[in-house]
Amino acid sequence: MNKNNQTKIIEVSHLRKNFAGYQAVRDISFTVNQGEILALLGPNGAGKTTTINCMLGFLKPDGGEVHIDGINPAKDVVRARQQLAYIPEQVALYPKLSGLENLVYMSKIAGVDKSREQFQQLLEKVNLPGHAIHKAIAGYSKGMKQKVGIAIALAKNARALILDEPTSGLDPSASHEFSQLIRSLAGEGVAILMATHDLYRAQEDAHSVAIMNQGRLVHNISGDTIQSVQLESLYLEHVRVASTC
Ligand SMILES: Nc1ncnc2c1ncn2[C@@H]1O[C@H](COP(=O)(O)OP(=O)(O)OP(=O)(O)O)[C@@H](O)[C@H]1O
Repeated sequence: MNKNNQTKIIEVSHLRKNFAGYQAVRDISFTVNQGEILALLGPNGAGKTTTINCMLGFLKPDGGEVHIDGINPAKDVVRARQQLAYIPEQVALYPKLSGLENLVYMSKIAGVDKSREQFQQLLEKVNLPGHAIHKAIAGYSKGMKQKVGIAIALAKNARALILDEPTSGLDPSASHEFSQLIRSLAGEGVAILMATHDLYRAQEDAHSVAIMNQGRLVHNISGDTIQSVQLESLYLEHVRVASTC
């Protein structure tokens, strides 16, 4: 999967971020190619969200660089954000608007011009139940809100999709459905980074897995190796070893 000739969409190079002298991210580098899924693992406080916030341009790195499809969000946040879609753990949508109205509104803000029918087709594509399309988001489950989030990414034609804890709180069938959706997005060429504690989903879905601990990237695996390793043992080994250093 991880071929050298694939286009790099997400590039994180020697990234560093400090908070009041505390090194939350310490010189990490990784890439996510077109059509690949990278699972970013690590215990609470490892630095995953800080890394994502640098990718989204919410935080300015203290060292190193991030590029999203060649654009550095620290230098041109507007253009960088045009290339990516972000789905946080709790998808932020307008609770009183329907799924369709949210999709139309969010897409218009992002400058996407489509007909109402095309937006509706996107919600069908992500398998949002037909009865929910015109219902207020307030009555949606987490999985349904995520589907709207993924439809927003699709409408935007995002080159990169960043997900923070996408499967936490999802039941097994919603998690499975989510997995199918992101695999199909990757199949369409989107580069996907998901920060997760879900080792099962990481092992099932990711083309590469990066383990962070205490701001450092302590292990990286890709390709067929992911399926053959005991990911939980590997994770615990690296997190324990790094914690005692
Ligand atoms: N705005 C901030 N100000 C000060 N410290 C921060 C700030 N944001 C994060 N940190 C610290 O940086 C470290 C990394 O936090 P981060 O949220 O990136 O971890 P994480 O891997 O995403 O954890 P989790 O899995 O719990 O979401 C933590 O020690 C955290 O307390």
